Amino acid sequence: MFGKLKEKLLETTSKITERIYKKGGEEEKIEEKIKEDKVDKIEEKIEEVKKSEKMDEHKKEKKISFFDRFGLTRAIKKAIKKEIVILEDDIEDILEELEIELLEADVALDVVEKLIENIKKELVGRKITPDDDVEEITINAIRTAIKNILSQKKIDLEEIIKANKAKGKPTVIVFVGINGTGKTTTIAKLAYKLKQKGYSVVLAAGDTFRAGAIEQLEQHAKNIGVKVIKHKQGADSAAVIYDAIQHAKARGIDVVLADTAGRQATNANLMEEIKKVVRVTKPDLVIFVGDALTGNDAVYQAEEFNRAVNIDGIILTKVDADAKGGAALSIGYAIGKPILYLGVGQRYSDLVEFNADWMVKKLFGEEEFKFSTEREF
Ligand SMILES: Nc1nc2c(ncn2[C@@H]2O[C@H](COP(=O)(O)OP(=O)(O)OP(=O)(O)O)[C@@H](O)[C@H]2O)c(=O)[nH]1
Repeated sequence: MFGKLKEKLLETTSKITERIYKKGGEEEKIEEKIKEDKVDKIEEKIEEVKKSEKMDEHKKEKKISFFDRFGLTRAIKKAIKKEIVILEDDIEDILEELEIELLEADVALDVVEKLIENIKKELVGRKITPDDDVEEITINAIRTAIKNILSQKKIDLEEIIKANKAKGKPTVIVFVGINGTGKTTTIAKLAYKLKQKGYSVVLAAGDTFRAGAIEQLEQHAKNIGVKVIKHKQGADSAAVIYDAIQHAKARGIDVVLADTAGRQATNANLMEEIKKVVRVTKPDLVIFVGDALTGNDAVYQAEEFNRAVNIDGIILTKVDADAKGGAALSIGYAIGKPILYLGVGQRYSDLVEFNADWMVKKLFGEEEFKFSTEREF
């Protein structure tokens, strides 16, 4: 996941670290630490020795220093000899390289520029002393820069559902996006997740355009055990979704998940139709479904759909197959809306909640993500 992005960010971290060592004069220091699991035992023994009357002070000191040595780890840590201040010139060439590599990893240009600006803000003018851990400083600077890009105002879907439930209203979510991004599949995955959390769900077969879309949604609904409200192919999409909402109200169903036909953001008529669907159905959320494999195209489409119907949130699909990672880093920042979930495979359970910390941990290799190649649909 995010392979190329991860590789380039970690490369940049080590290049900047090496540059700082070079500027500050590199030396090796022995760093002694008490092993975590030995701290309590040593402290107990030291207390015993301090309390014992029989032993003279000199022997007590020797005994205590023995215990100190007992649990020590010695690590050879690199450090700089003299205090330095990082200047823009020190890292300019490294950041220029990173800029090109991020663009190659499908990161949108304005996101690349913002990220470089963030890294400079974190590092340029930063004083580093011989006691500092240079690598830690560099990694934290880049992590903070990334996290800033990923932090959009979060949507708490369950909070919205519970608030509507309290008012006896269903929560209506309309899914939009271009053809083949995974809207229908993602609706099924979200229905599966919400059902697992104990919510009742009904699907609206609002993709009345593509041949087979209604049947595809019906098959998913059958697999998951939820109902679908449908009309004939070619029927008015807004009418189908409207009927699904009435059905949910009549039966006290918690959530309506509405599919719509995939459409090119450049097709003015189809964009007018989706505007009408949103105007008529007044959904609580309009969710853009983008395909991570399409990189910058997904960002462009999200911008166009956002202009047309004001997207509330994003679900990015096929992240399991995305070797680059640029779309996941760019899409939320590009339209200022949060990514709610990532599609990470072809099982109903392959929909993971997204947040900035989650992605930063993946990018810096602190957590590996296990994909499944199983298929349920
Ligand atoms: N590997 C992988 N495949 C996915 C994921 N999400 C969807 N797909 C696949 O992408 C293909 C298209 O998914 P659909 O849900 O049919 O796409 P759609 O957006 O409904 O297509 P239209 O109805 O034409 O708009 C299917 O083969 C899905 O199995 C994902 O997270 N990972």
